Amino acid sequence: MTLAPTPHTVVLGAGAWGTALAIGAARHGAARVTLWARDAAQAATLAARRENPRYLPGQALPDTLQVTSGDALALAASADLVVIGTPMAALREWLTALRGLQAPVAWLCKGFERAPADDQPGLLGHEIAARVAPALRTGVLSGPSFALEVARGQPTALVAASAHAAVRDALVAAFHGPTLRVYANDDVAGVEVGGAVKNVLAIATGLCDGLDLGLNARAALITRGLAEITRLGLALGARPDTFMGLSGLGDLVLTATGDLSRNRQVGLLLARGQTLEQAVASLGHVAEGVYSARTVAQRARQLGVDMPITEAVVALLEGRLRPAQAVAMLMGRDPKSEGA
Ligand SMILES: NC(=O)c1ccc[n+]([C@@H]2O[C@H](COP(=O)([O-])OP(=O)(O)OC[C@H]3O[C@@H](n4cnc5c(N)ncnc54)[C@H](O)[C@@H]3O)[C@@H](O)[C@H]2O)c1
Ligand SMILES: O=P(O)(O)OC[C@H](O)CO
Repeated sequence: MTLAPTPHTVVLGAGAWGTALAIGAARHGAARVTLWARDAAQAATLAARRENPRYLPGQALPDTLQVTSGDALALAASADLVVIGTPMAALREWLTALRGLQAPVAWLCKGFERAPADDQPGLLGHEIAARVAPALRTGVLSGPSFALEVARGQPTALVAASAHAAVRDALVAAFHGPTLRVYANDDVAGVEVGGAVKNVLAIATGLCDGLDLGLNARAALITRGLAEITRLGLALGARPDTFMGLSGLGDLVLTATGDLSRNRQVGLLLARGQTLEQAVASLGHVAEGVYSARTVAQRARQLGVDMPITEAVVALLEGRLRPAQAVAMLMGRDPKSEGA
């Protein structure tokens, strides 16, 4: 089925991913696309140079892509689809601000919110939306996708997840095209858990590769990591088949093995002896796994879900374990059956 192009798509947030998807939509999806940057000077630079030199240097913005830093809420009110392209930390504030909109609203962030306290869980995007904007028709665009490759027009497949058919359709109509395939899925919890937890596991595989533990070790981490994602997802109401799809296995393989991943880079830098602060500062982009890891472990504990790799990453990030100790901890666990 071919859907008519979305008339006007607004992307809020001009980082790497918001910019890449705005480029993608302007190339072959929505009829009109506006990219909103919160910083007026950044918006002026993008509009004048027709590129985003800080976040996607060298990638040309299509002539039809409009850039602004004007009134975001007025802009969103004029849109047929609003896409929030900020880090997870800003999602709550944007969903709250947009809660009266009629148009579908989707986010690109992959993560859990930071837990406000030990006894208060950090939330996934759809859980935040249910609390702060229950009437809004929302969804999430996820799947294995490095911004640079999407901006270059390299073939990519994404997942548009929502409980609302209208939101799934709007996302497909805005972004699907010759180089971007967008599959629909109504398992929002499954898609969000995959996108959030793979970031934590990519830190683990970055560490593994940085420490030269070998390809066997990396394959073991990816596979047992997928088991962790699946256990947590099922406990949060997801469907098992989602974890074998693009937002599960697909994104885990990409992020855990691809050096364009910022989360994987954090692991590689920690293995080289950098502190977490140094590693995060040297990236210049958000690495959501750093902020989500503790929440993932906390949610898992509350649900009685065993996530030993995630627990090891949290202990490393908090400085409670050295890399060699984390390896010893994971390898020293009691034998168990693979399906348990
Ligand atoms: N970069 C990728 O390849 C990629 C791919 C898929 C998903 N994602 C996800 O998309 C999200 C954004 O990632 P990114 O790579 O674009 O990050 P980034 O670090 O490149 O850019 C983040 C952008 O968000 C803006 N921002 C921060 N707080 C804001 C706020 N309160 N209001 C408006 N704008 C705000 C920043 O100014 C910056 O422009 C993350 O959750 C990430 O996991 C990224
Ligand atoms: O660079 P990362 O680690 O945030 O990963 C980017 C995307 O989520 C990959 O799908």
